[in-house]
Amino acid sequence: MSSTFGTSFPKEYQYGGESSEPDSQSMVASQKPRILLMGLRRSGKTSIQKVVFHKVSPNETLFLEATNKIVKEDVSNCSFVQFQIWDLPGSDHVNIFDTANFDTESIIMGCAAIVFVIDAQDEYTDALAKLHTTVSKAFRINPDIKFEVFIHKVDGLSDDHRIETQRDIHQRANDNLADDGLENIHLSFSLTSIYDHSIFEAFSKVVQKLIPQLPVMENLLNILISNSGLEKAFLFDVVCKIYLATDSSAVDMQSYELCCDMIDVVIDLSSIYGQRDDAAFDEKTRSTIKLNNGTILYLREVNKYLALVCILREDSFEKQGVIDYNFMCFQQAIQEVFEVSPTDTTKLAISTSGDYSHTNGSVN
Ligand SMILES: Nc1nc2c(ncn2[C@@H]2O[C@H](COP(=O)(O)OP(=O)(O)OP(=O)(O)O)[C@@H](O)[C@H]2O)c(=O)[nH]1
Repeated sequence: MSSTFGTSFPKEYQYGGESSEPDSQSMVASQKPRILLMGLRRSGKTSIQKVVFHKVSPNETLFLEATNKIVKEDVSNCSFVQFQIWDLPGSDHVNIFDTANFDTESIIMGCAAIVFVIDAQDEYTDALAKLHTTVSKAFRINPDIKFEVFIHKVDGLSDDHRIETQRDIHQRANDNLADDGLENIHLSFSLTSIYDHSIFEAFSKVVQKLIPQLPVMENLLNILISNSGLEKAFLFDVVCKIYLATDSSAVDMQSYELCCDMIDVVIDLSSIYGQRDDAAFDEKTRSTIKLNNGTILYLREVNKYLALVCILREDSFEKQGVIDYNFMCFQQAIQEVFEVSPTDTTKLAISTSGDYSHTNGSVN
């Protein structure tokens, strides 16, 4: 990846730009935002990590051994987004709030988000109690942490049961916080399963909250779709199939699944027929898939790790030249976004939306 990405970022939110020096690499690794995966035993934490970040198929997780120590994984080596995931054992023997054995303060201070996994197929009273202690203790140390609750394994529940479970968990978790006077803590809830795309979607939302440039990227995608006749556009991290941004229209699961599947198809085909051995995905990657309902899926590479995947009607694709031109402007704007310091908001706004609206204005 080009080293231009990540040069001007605050250290805790670095992207791309891997260092070749082992020492500085480990230093940077320790400063990367950290996502802690927590929850009771066998709630599905390791499975989630394996499926999302290691392309392990869900069935292969059936016989995973219990995690008995903290497993730290650096996601940045294979992906555009740089962060660490810590998979914490569900057993009570490893408790990061046990200050005699852990440097709790520094673990929690370096943590950007806690993903708390609850097994929805099991009785969850104990899980809610552990969620409550985790959230209240972590919040006291670091009030900036984002708390994400994955109501997991919902593949085994009927639609009605899912809604009821989510409502019940939401209510009880928030009541517990209110009882302790902690109603200002915000918990986000997602229904997830490793057997469909919901886990990728939920993780996308977790990662998006760690990206300070998200509003700018969303705005760029809004401008792109409105000037190119697109219905929906996602900016994907192709390695882990999480989307880093989308336009502001609602995400429907079916569109998201189609776009994820397209990435798989393109990567599989280019690894078989592509000319380069080192990367299935390169700067010339583009693909169009026509569906039999008059919809087109259009994929363009933005850089080695990012792809834009759009959904549009067949008749809008007649203006492919406009779409391609607008894509070029979008690609350039995205590069500029990641070259500009996010603290310098004036410069960020001028250098992205300014250039972009000008170039789009001339071709639509
Ligand atoms: N049905 C279903 N089973 C799942 C899902 N996710 C994980 N599992 C299963 O749940 C079991 C436990 O998963 P693990 O990933 O080992 O759970 P863990 O939370 O890491 O467990 P510890 O290491 O003991 O803390 C495995 O048999 C998984 O196949 C899911 O979305 N649906």
